[in-house]
Amino acid sequence: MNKQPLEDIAASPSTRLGTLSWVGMEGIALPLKVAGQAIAARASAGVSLDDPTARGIHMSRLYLALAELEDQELSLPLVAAVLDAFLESHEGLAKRAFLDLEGEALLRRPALISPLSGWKTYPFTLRCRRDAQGLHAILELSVGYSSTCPCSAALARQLIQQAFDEDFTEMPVTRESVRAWLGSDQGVLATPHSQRSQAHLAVRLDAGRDALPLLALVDRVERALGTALQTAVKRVDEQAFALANGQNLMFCEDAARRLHHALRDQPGLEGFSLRVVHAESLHAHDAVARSQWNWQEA
Ligand SMILES: Nc1nc2c(ncn2[C@@H]2O[C@H](COP(=O)(O)OP(=O)(O)OP(=O)(O)O)[C@@H](O)[C@H]2O)c(=O)[nH]1
Repeated sequence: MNKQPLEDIAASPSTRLGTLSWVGMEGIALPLKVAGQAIAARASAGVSLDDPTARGIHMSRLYLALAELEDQELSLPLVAAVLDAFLESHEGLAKRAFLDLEGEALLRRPALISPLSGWKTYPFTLRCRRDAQGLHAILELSVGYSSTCPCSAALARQLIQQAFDEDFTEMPVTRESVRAWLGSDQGVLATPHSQRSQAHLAVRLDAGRDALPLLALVDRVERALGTALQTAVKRVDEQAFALANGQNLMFCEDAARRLHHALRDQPGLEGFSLRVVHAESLHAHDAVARSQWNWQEA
C-alpha cells in the first residue's frame, strides 16, 4: 500500500481560469423509493464551479451525499438536504447545486370492473436545483392512455347508418330483427381507429410542499382522460374499456385541453408544460398538441 500522501489535483490551481455552470456526474445508478416501491433510478449530480481559479470539484463528495436518498420515500425535503450537502461540501467553490433523478415509478393499478390489479410503470424525471433563491423542482412524468378518433367514429357511424338503410328496406322493421342485426358483424361494419397515446407533463412544484405529487398527478391525468392503459384484463374489463373509449373520443387537441384544465386544478403546482402524442394508427406519423401555463422553457 502506498504510504505517501495522495496528490490532490482537484485542489491545485487551474492554469486556465474560468467559472463553469455545471460540473458533476451523469448516469449514477441509485436505488430509490417512489410511491412506496423500490425502483432502480439514475442520478445526475452537479454543482456550479464559481471559483475561477479552482482546478476541479470533489466528485466523491457529491456521490457519497446521494446515499441519503436510498431507503426513504423520495420527497422534496430529502432532495433539498442532499443539495445542501453538495453546497456545504463545496463551500467557496459552488453557489448552485443540481440533482436530476430519472426512473420509472411502479404503481399498482386496479382493473376497471373485476377485482384484479397489476403493475404499470410511469417514466419520470425530478429535476432540482438549489441556489440563493432556494429550491427549484420540476417533475417530468409520462402517462400512457388510449385515444379513439372522434372523426373516424362519426364516419364509422355514417357507414352503419347506410348499411341499415340498405338492409332494412322492408317495413315494418321489428325490434327483434334490428337487435339481431346490431349484434352481427354487419351491425358494426366499420370501427373508428384508436391508438396508444402518451401524455408528457413537466410541472413546476411548490417547493414548500413535502410530498412528491407523482401518484396524485397520475390519478388526475388518468381520470381526466378516462381511458387509462390497463393491466390485468378480463372480458368484463375489456368491455368497460371499449365503453370508456366510446365515451371519451379524443383528438390530440381534446386530450391536451382536458389535461390543461385538470392540471390547473391540481394544488401545489406553480406552472406546467404538457405535450400529448397520439401515435396514429391512421398515419405513419403522430398527432401532437402542446399547452403551457405559467411556464418558461429553461
Ligand atoms: N474534479 C474531477 N474529478 C475527477 C474527474 N474524473 C475523475 N475524477 C476523480 O474523482 C475522484 C474523487 O475526487 P475527490 O472528491 O476530490 O476525491 P478526494 O480528494 O479523495 O476527496 P476529498 O478529500 O473529499 O476532496 C478523484 O480521484 C478524481 O481524480 C474529473 O473530470 N473532474
